[in-house]
Amino acid sequence: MEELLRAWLPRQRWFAGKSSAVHEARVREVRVLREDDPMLLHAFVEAVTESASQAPDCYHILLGARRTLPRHLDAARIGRSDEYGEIYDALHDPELTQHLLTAIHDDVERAGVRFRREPGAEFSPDAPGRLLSGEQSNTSVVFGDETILKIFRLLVPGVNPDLDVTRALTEAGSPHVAPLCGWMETDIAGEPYTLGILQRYLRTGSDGWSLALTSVRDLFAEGDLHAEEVGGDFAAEAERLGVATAEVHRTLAHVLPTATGGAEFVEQLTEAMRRRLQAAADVVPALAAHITEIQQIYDTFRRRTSELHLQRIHGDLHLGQVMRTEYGWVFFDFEGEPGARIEQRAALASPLRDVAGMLRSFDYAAHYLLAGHTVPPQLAYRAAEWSARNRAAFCIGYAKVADHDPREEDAVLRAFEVDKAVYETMYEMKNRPDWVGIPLGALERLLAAEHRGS
Ligand SMILES: Nc1ncnc2c1ncn2[C@@H]1O[C@H](COP(=O)(O)OP(=O)(O)O)[C@@H](O)[C@H]1O
Ligand SMILES: O=P(O)(O)O[C@H]1O[C@H](CO)[C@@H](O[C@H]2O[C@H](CO)[C@@H](O)[C@H](O)[C@H]2O)[C@H](O)[C@H]1O
Repeated sequence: MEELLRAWLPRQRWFAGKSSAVHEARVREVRVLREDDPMLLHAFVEAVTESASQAPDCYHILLGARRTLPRHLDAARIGRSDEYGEIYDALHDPELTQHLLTAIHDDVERAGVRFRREPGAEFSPDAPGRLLSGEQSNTSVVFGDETILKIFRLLVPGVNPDLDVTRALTEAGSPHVAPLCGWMETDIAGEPYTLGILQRYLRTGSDGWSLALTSVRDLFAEGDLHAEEVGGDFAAEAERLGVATAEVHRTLAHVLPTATGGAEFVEQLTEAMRRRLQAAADVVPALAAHITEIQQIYDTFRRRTSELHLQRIHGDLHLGQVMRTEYGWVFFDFEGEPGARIEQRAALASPLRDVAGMLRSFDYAAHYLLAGHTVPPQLAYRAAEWSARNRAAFCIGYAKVADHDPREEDAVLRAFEVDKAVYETMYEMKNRPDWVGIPLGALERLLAAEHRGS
């Protein structure tokens, strides 16, 4: 089975090691969640890549096993194992995903995996499941347009903040979260792991990334019009998103702990950003040319910042994490940056980190359609205009709820945006190497803006 998984893992969208070859897939444990044919297995697999200095990443894989594979599961096939027969990705098999939903509904424990239902959550245990396809770091299955189960792939020990924060917002009655319905968890070598979460499915929502791209496309199609003149202008939505972001921050500050980070915190944060830059430069050689300038931005942040308000935040906020429904903007995926340790992701942080993430995302959307092409100056200008307009609208919306406009804290915001773009270069290199030019281009623009003093 290990040989089969070694070949299969790197082909998965959620596999975070695409920039290095997988030497070995070590199955740390397999548990049988269902014994009949089709079998359902829970596997915890370590991927040993060529960078031997790093601890191997651990992945959570739900495997189906059958004596023979029906045609409709061909695309999910992993291969033939001596021990289990035909093995395949169980999340493609409605018969097996149904089993997971029923287990959560019935609040049972199987082979050490605890399936839990959120108190009071009502949903149908036998709604049919369908796999979502998309640019995801995890894998989601939608059940009858009623609930959505996200299976976490890259596992780190600890309670996943997506569960904690979604629960806190659900219990606070926030309109900006899809209510929590249940979760799956286990213990491995004495450490707790969150394996998946079940939430209400927002059937009528559209995700922010697609909406933003539609608006950018619209602008590009109208070469002579300005962003505010085209029908697909996004600024009113960007402003509402700013309002909603500030409301989520306000609720989180109300129901979960807050703190103030002083000089020592600022110093540690600067150090952490420097370390991240170094780690990224090891993976993304093109960063080397910018290291000195980036460090100067971090130094300015350290010198100018005496303290920061700290609280629980989203941790990896971008347009792909928000959805526009008829009732307003809803946020999901509170798990922070995938791959980071749980303590880091659940740590109190400045809400300006989320603001920076969203500002980066407007810039990502503006430049995504142009990536990899020779760009005529007219389109480059339009992209910059769309980005600036929506970034400003977002901050205006945020300021309506918070007692300050995030742009007033320019040294903090600049440093957080640069740090996010550095993270993105590393994320793209590992996950979507063809996209790495997008955050690299953004860094060049951010550094050029710093030179111009804007
Ligand atoms: N509650 C929900 N209702 C409807 N769609 C959802 C819901 N939660 C997530 N999605 C969709 O699934 C996609 C991936 O969700 P996300 O939580 O960001 O997963 P990942 O961690 O894998 O990136 C989102 O972009 C959104 O389109
Ligand atoms: O999987 P997650 O949604 O938790 O986040 C990771 O993947 C994101 C991509 O899906 C990545 O976001 C980057 O690309 C987005 C467009 O696909 C863009 O909107 C974001 O601004 C950009 O950061 C995210 O960084 C990563 O953690």
